[in-house]
Amino acid sequence: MHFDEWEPVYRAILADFGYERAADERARDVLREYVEPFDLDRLDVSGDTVAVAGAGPSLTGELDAARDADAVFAASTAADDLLDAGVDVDCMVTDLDKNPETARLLTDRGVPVAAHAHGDNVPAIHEHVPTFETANVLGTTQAEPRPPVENVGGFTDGDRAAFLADHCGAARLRFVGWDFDDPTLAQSKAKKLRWAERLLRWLEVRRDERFAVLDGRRDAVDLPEPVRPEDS
Ligand SMILES: Nc1ncnc2c1ncn2[C@@H]1O[C@H](COP(=O)(O)OP(=O)(O)OP(=O)(O)O)[C@@H](O)[C@H]1O
Ligand SMILES: Nc1nc2c(c(=O)[nH]1)N=C(CO)CN2
Repeated sequence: MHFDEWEPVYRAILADFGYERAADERARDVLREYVEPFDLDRLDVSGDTVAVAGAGPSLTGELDAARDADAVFAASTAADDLLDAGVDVDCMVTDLDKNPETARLLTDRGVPVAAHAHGDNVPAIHEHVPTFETANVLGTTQAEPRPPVENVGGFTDGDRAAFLADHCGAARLRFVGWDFDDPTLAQSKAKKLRWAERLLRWLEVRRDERFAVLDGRRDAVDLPEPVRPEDS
């Protein structure tokens, strides 16, 4: 996805959460100091079924679906559960707030990690990104991209993993470890997950695909307002 398509939805997210765009841009510019250009062809998943792993409690029961996929893009702590179960991770997507040691381990092993900068994680960028093997770090932003920091769409770690897989040519996306109605989530986290759900709905429409994780939910999920058809 190009930033022109993402930007109206990004504006809606900023407005809903009260985030400052300038803060996201400052974070992006901090990350730029630590990362190198990353060749996205390294994540080429053309023709592949990609498992997009979220960090919900269902993940432990869905490991086989991840194992059977051609590639696995894992959000945040989902990477830990997968690695513990012996499932290879092809890319980890993180905003560095939970398990930077896993990101470091993966980059040391040559596995790409998409490290995200936003207005609320600047200290984590300074602390952790310089400790990673930078050749294996893809710097990302939700604001306007500035090389080498990229933006292929998405907001939470999990939906960014899906947008990245889409950008890299995935033929099919399979979602494991996604629990939209997880009652254990704090209100702020639940609100982020509602956005993740809207963004996945947008992605499936764009891709002309049906994500099973949205079955039974579509009637209650609005597309983000800026990309909602006028007659809906
Ligand atoms: N029930 C769930 N609990 C947590 N994450 C879930 C769940 N279902 C799906 N996910 C996806 O897995 C990802 C796990 O990442 P993580 O818990 O670190 O969240 P995050 O995006 O960094 O948000 P936060 O800033 O709230 O930590 C989420 O971003 C979300 O997209
Ligand atoms: N400014 C800002 N941006 C975000 C935040 C956040 O807490 N603040 N959390 C996210 C979830 O991964 C993604 N983006």
